[in-house]
Amino acid sequence: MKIAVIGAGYVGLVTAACLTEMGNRVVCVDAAAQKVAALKRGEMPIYEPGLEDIVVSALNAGLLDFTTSLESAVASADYVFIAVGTPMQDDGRCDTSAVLSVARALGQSLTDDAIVITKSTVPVGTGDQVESIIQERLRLRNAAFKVDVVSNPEFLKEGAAVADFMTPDRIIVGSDSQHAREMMGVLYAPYLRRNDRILYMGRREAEMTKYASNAMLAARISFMNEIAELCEHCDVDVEDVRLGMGADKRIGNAFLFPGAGYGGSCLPKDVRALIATGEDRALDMCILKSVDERNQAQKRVMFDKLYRYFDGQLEGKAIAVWGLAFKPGTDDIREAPALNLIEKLVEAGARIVAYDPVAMANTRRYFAKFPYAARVRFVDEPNAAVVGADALVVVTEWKRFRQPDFRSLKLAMRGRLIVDGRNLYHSGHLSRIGFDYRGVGRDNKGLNPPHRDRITT
Ligand SMILES: NC(=O)c1ccc[n+]([C@@H]2O[C@H](COP(=O)([O-])OP(=O)(O)OC[C@H]3O[C@@H](n4cnc5c(N)ncnc54)[C@H](O)[C@@H]3O)[C@@H](O)[C@H]2O)c1
Ligand SMILES: O=c1ccn([C@@H]2O[C@H](COP(=O)(O)OP(=O)(O)O[C@H]3O[C@H](CO)[C@@H](O)[C@H](O)[C@H]3O)[C@@H](O)[C@H]2O)c(=O)[nH]1
Repeated sequence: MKIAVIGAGYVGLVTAACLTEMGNRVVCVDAAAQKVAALKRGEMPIYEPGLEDIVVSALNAGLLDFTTSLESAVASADYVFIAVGTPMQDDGRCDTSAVLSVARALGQSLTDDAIVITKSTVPVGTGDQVESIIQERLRLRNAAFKVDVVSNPEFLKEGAAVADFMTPDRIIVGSDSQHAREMMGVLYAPYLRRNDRILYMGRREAEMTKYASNAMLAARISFMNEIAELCEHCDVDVEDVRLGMGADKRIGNAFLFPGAGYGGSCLPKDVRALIATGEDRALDMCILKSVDERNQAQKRVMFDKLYRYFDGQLEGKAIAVWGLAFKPGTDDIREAPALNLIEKLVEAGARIVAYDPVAMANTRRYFAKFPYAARVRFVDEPNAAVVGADALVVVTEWKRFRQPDFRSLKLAMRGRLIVDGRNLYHSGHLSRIGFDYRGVGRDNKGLNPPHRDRITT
C-alpha cells in the first residue's frame, strides 16, 4: 500500500519506519529540510532503540523515502498519516495549528480517494475541523474524491516505541465510515496477529480516549508521589507499599513508581490540555488540576532533599547528576525533571557535573542559552561525575545506574549523600557503606530503622 506520513518526529518516524516493515511503501514528509536531508542519508534525528536499523534497511530496499514536499508525497497515497507536533501553548491549551495547516495543504494536494489519519494527539473536535478544512478545499477545486478523516491516536512510549508500534496493546480507530474502518483494519491486520485488539469508535471518542489514557497514567504517578510523601512522614517505606498495592490484580504494578515527577512531551502537556478542554466547557477539572500541581511540586522534591541536607548551604557544592533524559531509553529532555533540578541547584550556587548515556548533547544545547551554562559540566562516564562530589543525585533510572560499585563511589566522592530519585538502591546497604541515603518516600531523615534490613530490593 502507498502511505504518506506527515511529520518525521518521534511518532511520524516510528510510524513510517514500522509501516515499511510489512512491505508498505512510505514517504515521510517533514517541514525541516535539514532533518529530511539527514534522514535520506540514514542519519537519525533522535535516539530510539531499534529505529535506525529499520529506517536504513527500508531506505536500502526502496520502501522508504523522505521529502519536504507534502504535495508529491500524498499524490496517489492510499493513507495519509498526520503526525506533526501539537505543543502546549502558554495557557496549557493544545496548539493544533500544525495539524490544521497540514489539513489545508491536503485539501489542496490530494489527487485521489484517501484515508486521512490523525495520529497527533488533538483535542476533541479537531478531526471534525480537519475534515471540514479538507472538504472545503476539495469543493473549491471541484474535486470529487472520497476522503475519510480518521482519528487513530498513538500510544507508543519513547524508548520502547518500535516494540509498542509493532505489537500494540490496542489500536483505536475513530470513524463512523464503514469504508474507513475496513481500510484501517486491513492496514493494521499484520500488527494484530497475536492480539486482535482493534477498537472501533467515533472520532471524538477516539480523541478523548487518548487524552483520558495519558491523564490516567499521570494520575497514577501523582497519586503515588503523594503517597510517597505521606510515607516519609509516617516512617514507612513506599517501596513496600507500592509492591503490596500492585499485587492486587485490580490495581496492577504499572505506573506506580514514585519518583522525580513525570516528564516528557506527552503526560504534562496532555493533562493540561484536558484541563483546558474542561474549563472551556465551564467544568472544574479538580482531579486533573491536582495531578498537575502534584507533579510540579514533585519536580522540586530532589532539590528540597539536597537543600535540607546541606541546611540551605548549596553555594559552592559540587553535585553529580546521573540521568538527564525524562526517562531511560531516550535522548528526549522535554519537561525532564533533571532540568528543573539543575536550574534550581545552579541558582542556589551549586556546580553540576552531569552524565547521561544519550541525552547530554540535547541538555548541553538546552543550557547553552543560560548565563550560568559554565556551571553545568558534562562528563563521559558516570564515575567521572562523582569525583569530588558533595552529593550524587540519580534522576533517570538507566540500567547502568542500577548497580554501581558503591565502595568506589564512596572513595571518589567528597560527601556522603545519595539522593535516589527513582528508588533504585537499598537504603540499609548504602548506610552500612557509610552513605546518607534519601529516596522518594523512604528514609526521609537518613535513618534506617532495623526493620528495613529485611527488605530485599
Ligand atoms: N512523542 C511521543 O512519545 C508521542 C506518543 C504518542 C503521541 N504523540 C503525539 O504525536 C504528535 C507528534 O509528536 P512527536 O513527539 O512525534 O513530535 P516531534 O516534535 O518529535 O515531531 C513533530 C515533527 O513534525 C514536523 N512538522 C511540524 N509542522 C509540520 C508541517 N506543517 N509539515 C510537515 N512537518 C511538520 C516537525 O518538523 C517535527 O519534525 C504530538 O501530537 C504528540 O502529542 C507523541
Ligand atoms: O511509574 C511511573 C511511570 C512513569 N513515570 C514517569 O512518567 C514519565 C512518562 O513516562 P512514559 O509514559 O513511560 O513515557 P512517554 O514516552 O511520555 O509515554 C506516555 O506518553 C505517550 C505520548 O502520548 C503515550 O503514547 C504513552 O502511552 C504514554 O505512556 C517519565 O518521566 C517517567 O519517568 C513515573 O514517574 N512513574
